[in-house]
Amino acid sequence: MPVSALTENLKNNNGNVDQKDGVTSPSQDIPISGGQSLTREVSRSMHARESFSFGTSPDQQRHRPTFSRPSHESGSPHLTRTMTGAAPKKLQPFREQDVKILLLENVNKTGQDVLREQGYQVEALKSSLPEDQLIERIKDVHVLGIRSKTKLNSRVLAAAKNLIVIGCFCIGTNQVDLKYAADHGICVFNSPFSNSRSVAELVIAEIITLARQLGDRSNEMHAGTWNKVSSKCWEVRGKTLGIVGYGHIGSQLSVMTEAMGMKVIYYDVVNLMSLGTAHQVSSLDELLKGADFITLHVPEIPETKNMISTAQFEVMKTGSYLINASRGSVVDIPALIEASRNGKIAGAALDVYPSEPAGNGDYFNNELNSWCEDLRRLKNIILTPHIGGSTEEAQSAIGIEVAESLVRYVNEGVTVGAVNMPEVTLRSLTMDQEDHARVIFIHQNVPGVLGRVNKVLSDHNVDKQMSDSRGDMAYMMADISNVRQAEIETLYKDLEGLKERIITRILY
Ligand SMILES: NC(=O)C1=CN([C@@H]2O[C@H](COP(=O)(O)OP(=O)(O)OC[C@H]3O[C@@H](n4cnc5c(N)ncnc54)[C@H](O)[C@@H]3O)[C@@H](O)[C@H]2O)C=CC1
Ligand SMILES: O=C(O)CCC(=O)C(=O)O
Repeated sequence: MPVSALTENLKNNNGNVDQKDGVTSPSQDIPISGGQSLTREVSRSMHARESFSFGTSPDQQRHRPTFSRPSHESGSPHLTRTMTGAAPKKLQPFREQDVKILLLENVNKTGQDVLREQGYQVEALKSSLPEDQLIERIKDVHVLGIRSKTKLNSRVLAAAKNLIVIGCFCIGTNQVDLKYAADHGICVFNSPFSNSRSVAELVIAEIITLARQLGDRSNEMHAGTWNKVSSKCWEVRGKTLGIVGYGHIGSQLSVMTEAMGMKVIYYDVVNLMSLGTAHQVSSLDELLKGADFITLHVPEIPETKNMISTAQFEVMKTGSYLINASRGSVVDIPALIEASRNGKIAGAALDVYPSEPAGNGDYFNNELNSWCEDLRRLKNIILTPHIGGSTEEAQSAIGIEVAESLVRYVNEGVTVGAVNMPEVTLRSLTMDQEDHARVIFIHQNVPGVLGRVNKVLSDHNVDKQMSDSRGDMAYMMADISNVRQAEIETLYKDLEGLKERIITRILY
């Protein structure tokens, strides 16, 4: 049962309320005196339990609470102004040069800059890495940045002993074992809509390109052949577009294609408000029967695996077109090859594939997928190398957005925007709060933990505290005051001693 507790304790009101356990424990202020220098540490339990489910509803993302951020040029991505007007204090969990970051798959320079400005050690590679190399490279990194290709399964994540956070510099997070990450206290962020417009614009281009057979005509001209034809070439005006998945991308397309004179029908598992004159249909089959162009914009989840296969091609109108810029697993490609060969579909555009090469210059051949060469030989087939989100605008925005989420998490422990953890935040500590510390305790979601945590904290004033849970794990953040430096080490060790702990972090 999810539990959420937010406690604001003023100095004269020292009760620490633990809503989950119904425990109230006292706390008291302790005078400040000089102490030994602090170590900034993170540790994790390898014994986290595993039984977690993640919602796949896009609404979770679409209506995710947002917050305003100062521009990244300010170099200080704090969430809010402080209530006292005092400047926010920059907390850091490690000595800056100790935070090691590995970025794969050519993460945009904007993101690299945000991270380097923090003084972190950033290594950026242009491509993804094969599993064994990845395991070797991530052993000591604290932060990992990837895009859609790097597969972070439990074997890979188990090797990353220092990892506290992953940034997916893209929309999709299907490449990460989110449950394993959450159970081991590794927070995952993505960018839920910064490349949506770019994908929608690519699909617009593909609709017209397919309708006019532009790919084939262009290839013929490149091969030196003039072939002026109008047979089976169409205007898109008046044709019906069927959108499967009416989320960020699908709904953008709805508006854009209506402006080109197309009729729009869509199918989604969620009941959604139609934009313009679009019409939601009640089944995938109804959409397939009614559409001239079908475009797929669903996430990769078990329910969408091979959602377009032989049976669905049979239902589609003869001479219709299929576009897939979602995930390669959504279309059964051998069935598509057959539907193209037997004339059921008049063309297709694919941007994504079940297996994709690691980097530029790699081959797209039968070693990668057994059917690649058959696919390449089809008529009126547009094949693009997963470029839906590959525009300057999208990559630059994603770089900043995800990098700022990573900085906030590393420096302040804020999980707002995380895809696999409860969203927890506290207002920033301020420069006038000298002897304060922020305690983060990621733990198994079982009864009694908050009572024990607050007992450990009870010699200090808990100024503010928030705890929330998701599945089997929970995240507690507390700002405590009147903390002597020497006491932080003891606090840290005491929290580490609690058997339910997954990760303890103390920021100051
Ligand atoms: N080609 C590329 O470069 C890119 C590909 N993508 C892919 O596109 C997908 C969609 O992106 P967004 O529109 O931003 O996602 P979104 O989360 O905003 O929308 C997805 C929609 O699919 C619906 N849906 C889920 N399961 C369904 C099912 N079984 N049948 C029908 N509808 C279902 C959801 O209810 C939701 O409305 C992403 O998950 C990602 O995999 C995203 C960005 C770039
Ligand atoms: O551009 C990329 O690397 C991946 C785009 C994508 O598929 C996504 O954002 O989910």
